[in-house]
Amino acid sequence: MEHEGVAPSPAPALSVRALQFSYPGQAPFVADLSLALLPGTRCLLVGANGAGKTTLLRIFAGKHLVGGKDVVQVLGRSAFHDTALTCDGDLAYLGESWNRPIGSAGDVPLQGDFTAEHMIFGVEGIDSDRRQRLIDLLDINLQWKMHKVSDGQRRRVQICMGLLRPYKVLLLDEITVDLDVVGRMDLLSFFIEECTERGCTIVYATHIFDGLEAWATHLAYVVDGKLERFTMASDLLSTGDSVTSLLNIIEPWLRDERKVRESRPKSSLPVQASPWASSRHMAYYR
Ligand SMILES: Nc1ncnc2c1ncn2[C@@H]1O[C@H](COP(=O)(O)OP(=O)(O)OP(=O)(O)O)[C@@H](O)[C@H]1O
Repeated sequence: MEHEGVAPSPAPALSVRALQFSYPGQAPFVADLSLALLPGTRCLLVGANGAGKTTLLRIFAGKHLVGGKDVVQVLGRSAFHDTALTCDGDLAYLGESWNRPIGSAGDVPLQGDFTAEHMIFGVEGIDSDRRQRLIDLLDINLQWKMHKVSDGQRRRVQICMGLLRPYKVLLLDEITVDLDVVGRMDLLSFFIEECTERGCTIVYATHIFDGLEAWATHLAYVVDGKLERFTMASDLLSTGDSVTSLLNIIEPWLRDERKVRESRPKSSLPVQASPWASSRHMAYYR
């Protein structure tokens, strides 16, 4: 029942309910993970190597079938089943691969003998002001030949193409690693603008915490597929009058985690599940 004068809370842009996930033939990796991000959130996803950041981002991007339609929802729609989410550009995922997704035709490699112009202008139905803004922001020379550019230059083109459509939910898997400092900081500022002006929601997995103190609204820390902490960044970063750095906060977590891992008897390390493991945890890929 709605009460007069009380504004209803906005629906989450990303909602995850009791998520379970296993890679085929392996023991359950993610068990009972729940999370809700409201529009405008910029959530940093942090954790040690192998903690599950990429796995979670790929699940949020609808690349794995996990349980029912309500387990992972983006903008109230099933991330896996509602393929229009990605095709229309509402949901964007930018990860490691040097490919340009072109809907049902699959992926086009970003390393062929094409110019940056060919790649960027090959994406149809794009607002020309937004396209030019991104080309300027990412300092892209349209004459770059994709098979002759540096990793950072190729990455700029990849990011540009991934951001051409005005997404509502953006999933970023450590995409700034090859960018120079100016390129990275300008891109991070652009993301803040996208969230404040268009109400976008961003989840960003990274190991580079420099300059992110004022960027993140939330922090999600994963350990072995488990959401160990989920908190507002401001609660972590300001202790009284002083503001501490993200590195100062996260490094001790990771060191403690490593100590716990090292102190475990070897027999308690995760084991391979039998190939007949419960079908409840089985994954389907796209
Ligand atoms: N395709 C796969 N098949 C089986 N296991 C996988 C697969 N991909 C990842 N894993 C395992 O899942 C776990 C989580 O991997 P994931 O790539 O999600 O971690 P991550 O937190 O992104 O790590 P990093 O910080 O190193 O990128 C790891 O133990 C990894 O070995």
